Amino acid sequence: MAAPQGSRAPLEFGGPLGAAALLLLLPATMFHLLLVVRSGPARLLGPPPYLPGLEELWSQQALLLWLTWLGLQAALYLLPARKVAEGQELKDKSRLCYPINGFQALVLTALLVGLGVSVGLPLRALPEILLPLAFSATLTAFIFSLFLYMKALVAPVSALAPGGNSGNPIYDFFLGRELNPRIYFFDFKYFCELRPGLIGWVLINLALLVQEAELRGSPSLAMWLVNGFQLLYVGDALWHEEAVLTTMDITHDGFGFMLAFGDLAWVPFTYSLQAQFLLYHPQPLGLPMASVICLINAIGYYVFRGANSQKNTFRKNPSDPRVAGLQTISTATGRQLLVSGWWGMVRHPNYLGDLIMALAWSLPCGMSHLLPYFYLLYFTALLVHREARDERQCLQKYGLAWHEYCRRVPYRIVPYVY
Ligand SMILES: NC(=O)C1=CN([C@@H]2O[C@H](COP(=O)(O)OP(=O)(O)OC[C@H]3O[C@@H](n4cnc5c(N)ncnc54)[C@H](OP(=O)(O)O)[C@@H]3O)[C@@H](O)[C@H]2O)C=CC1
Ligand SMILES: CC(C)CCC[C@@H](C)[C@H]1CC=C2C3=C(CC[C@@]21C)[C@@]1(C)CC[C@H](O)C[C@@H]1CC3
Repeated sequence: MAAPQGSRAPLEFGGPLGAAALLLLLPATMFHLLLVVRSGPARLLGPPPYLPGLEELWSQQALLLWLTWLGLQAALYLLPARKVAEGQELKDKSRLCYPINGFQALVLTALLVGLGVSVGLPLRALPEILLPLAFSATLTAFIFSLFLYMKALVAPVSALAPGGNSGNPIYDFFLGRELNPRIYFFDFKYFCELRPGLIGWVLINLALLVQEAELRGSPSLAMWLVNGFQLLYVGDALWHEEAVLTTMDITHDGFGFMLAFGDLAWVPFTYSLQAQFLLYHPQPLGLPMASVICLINAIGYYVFRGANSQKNTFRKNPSDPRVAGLQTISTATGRQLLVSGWWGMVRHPNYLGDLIMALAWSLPCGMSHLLPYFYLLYFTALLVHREARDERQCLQKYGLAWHEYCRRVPYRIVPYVY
C-alpha cells in the first residue's frame, strides 16, 4: 500500500486551491470555446451565446462513438511495433519499454477512415456532434482519473511521481500520483499523450474540411492551410514518437486529471478551434497572404524540428558528426549541456519554433476575431509556465552548471526579449 510521499515536493499550479479551480475552469473553458465558435459574434471574451442543457451534451451515440475511437486506438497501440524503445532510468534503476508505432497508428487510422467513408461513413456529420463528443471525453477523463487515483493507492512507493503525492486528494487527483500507470505492457500515459487526442484532432479537422466542401462547394484556402499545418505537426510528433519519452510529462509528472483531460479532451476539441472557426466564419485569403503564412509556418517548423532533433541526436550520441562540433558545458551528473547551435541561441529554441507555428495556424482566420488566436495565447502561457518548471528541474539536476548555462545563454524563449 502506498503511503503519501513527496510531501517535500513544492506545490505547483497554485496548490490545492489552484488545482480545484483548474478542475472546473479547464472543462468550462473548453465548452465555452465550443459554444462561442459557432455563434454569430464568436467573441472569445463575451458570455457564451446560451447555456446548453444536459440533453444537448449527453448522447449515448456520442459516448459509444468516443469509446469505439479509444478502443480502436488501443488496438492499434497493441499491434506489433517497428521498434521497442527504452524510457529514462527510473528511481529503482529499471527502464520501461514502449512500442514505437504511433505513426503506423496514424496511417492505419487514415486507411480505416478512408475505407469507412467509401462505404458511407458520414464524416461530415462529426462537426454536428462535437459538443456531446467533448462531453463524453470529459466524462471519460474524470472517471479515468478516478481510476488512476485509486490504482495509485495500491502502487509501490517507488512507482509514485515526485509531485502529485501531497496528501491533499484534490491536488493529487489533478496532478496525478503514479508516474507510469500500466496494466502489463499497456502504458496509459504514453498511450494517451500521443494517440487518441492528437489523431482525433486531425480527424476533426478533416471532418470540418469535408463539411465546408459540402456547404460551399469546395474547402477554402484558409481551411486547407490549417488542416495541412496541423497534420504536419501531428505527423511529426508521431514520426518522432520516441522523443516524448524524455519530456517532463513522461519522466516527471504523474498521470492524473490534468494530463488525462488535456490529452483526451482539451487537445482534440480546442486545438481544432481554428478549423471550427473557419467552418462557421469563412475568411477570404488570397495567394500572396497564403504564401506569407506558409513561409511563417515553414520557419517555425524549421526552428522547432532543428532544435528538437539537435538535442535528441546529442542526447543519444554526443559524438554524432551532426552535433560533435557544438560547444558544451560539463555537469556533475556526467551529462553535458549544449551552449552553441540552436541551444546557444535561447534556452528553449523548440518553444520558439512551436510559437511561430501557432501564429501561422491562426493567421488564415484573419484579423477580425480574437477567438482563433486563443491557441496562441493559451500556448504562450503554457510554454512560459512549462519553461519555468523545466528550469527549476534543470537547476536541481545540474546546479552550478545550469547557472553557467543561464549566464552564457541569457534568454529563455525569444532572443533579446524573454
Ligand atoms: N503543442 C503543445 O501543446 C505542446 C508542445 N510541446 C512541445 O513539445 C516539445 C518537447 O518539450 P518539453 O517536453 O517541454 O521539453 P524539451 O524538449 O524542451 O526538453 C527540456 C529538457 O531538455 C534538456 N535540455 C535543456 N537544455 C539543454 C541543453 N542546452 N542541452 C542539452 N539538453 C538540454 C533538459 O533535460 P535533460 O538534460 O535531462 O536531457 C531539459 O529538461 C517542444 O518542442 C515543445 O514545444 C510541449 C508542450 C505542449
Ligand atoms: C489542459 C491543460 C491546460 C494542460 C494540458 C497539457 C497537454 C495538452 C500537453 C502537455 C504536453 C503535451 C505535449 C504535446 C501535446 C499537448 C500536451 C499533451 C505534444 C505531443 C505535441 C506535439 C509535440 O511534437 C510533442 C508534444 C509533447 C508534449
